[in-house]
Amino acid sequence: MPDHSFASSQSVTPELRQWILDQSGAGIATPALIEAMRNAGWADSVAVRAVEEVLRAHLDGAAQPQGLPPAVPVPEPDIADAPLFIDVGDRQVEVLMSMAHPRVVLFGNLLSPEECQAIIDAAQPRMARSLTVQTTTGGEEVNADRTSDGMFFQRGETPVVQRLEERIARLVRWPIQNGEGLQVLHYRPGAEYKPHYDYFDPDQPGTSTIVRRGGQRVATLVIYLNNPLKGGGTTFPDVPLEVAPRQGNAVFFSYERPHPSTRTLHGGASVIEGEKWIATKWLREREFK
Ligand SMILES: O=C(O)CCC(=O)C(=O)O
Ligand SMILES: [Fe+2]
Repeated sequence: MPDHSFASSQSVTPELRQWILDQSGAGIATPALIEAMRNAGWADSVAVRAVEEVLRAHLDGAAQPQGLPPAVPVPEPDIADAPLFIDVGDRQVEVLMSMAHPRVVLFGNLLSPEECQAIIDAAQPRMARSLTVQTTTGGEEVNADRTSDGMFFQRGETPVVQRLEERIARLVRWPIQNGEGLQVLHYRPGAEYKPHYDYFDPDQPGTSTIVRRGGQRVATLVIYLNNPLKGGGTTFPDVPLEVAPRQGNAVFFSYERPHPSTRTLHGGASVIEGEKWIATKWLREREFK
């Protein structure tokens, strides 16, 4: 392997890049690559970063020929140094769980019980059987996979909605303007939302119309507004993972390309007892006007 003295600093040289790709191509696992670099005098942190960078760039470059859409930047909370709380201006949001792939982060204390109730109260008079975006035409339709009632707020429509949107923008470091209007969903016992992806399927003819407004969806925040008694978790069948729907908590997930390789298939499990109220914030690539 190239000695670290090849480079004046410990940066990724072309020789090192090629060596990593050759070893990886020959089936050498990442820990063994890093161990070999360490033995050749590379600092551990540099070795880990170099291997990650080189393999990721290689995979991204290889993505197109295989038919994968290119990766785009996505929202991401500032949790690299594992903070227990994130200051969102007027509140300390708890970081309760995180997972790399799919990218999922569970937050606590995003909303107070009073704020949750205020959102339910404002939404209640406007609830109707949920429509989903119809990707064949770009219109909307009643969908048997989604047996909840729902409504959309305009961005900033009420003071609590505005405050929530400002918190979310700081929490996941994404412009408030890139967010769709907040959606509120209400599930009665037996209601569910079957597993689906939130991005728009690039192969559907209606998608080009939908993404003209703000680009693709790149992340979702599902916010729990009450406590169901049984059932109603948010499930990620590819992991598999089930997030309990606790009032004031929120589950965040992001998807850097509109593709199942993100493992962001998810759904709302059937409510068994009690009711479930959530607010969903979808984040787009660009300003959603
Ligand atoms: O009900 C849930 O927990 C998930 C909701 C969801 O997937 C969505 O609103 O897109
Ligand atoms: Fe969803």
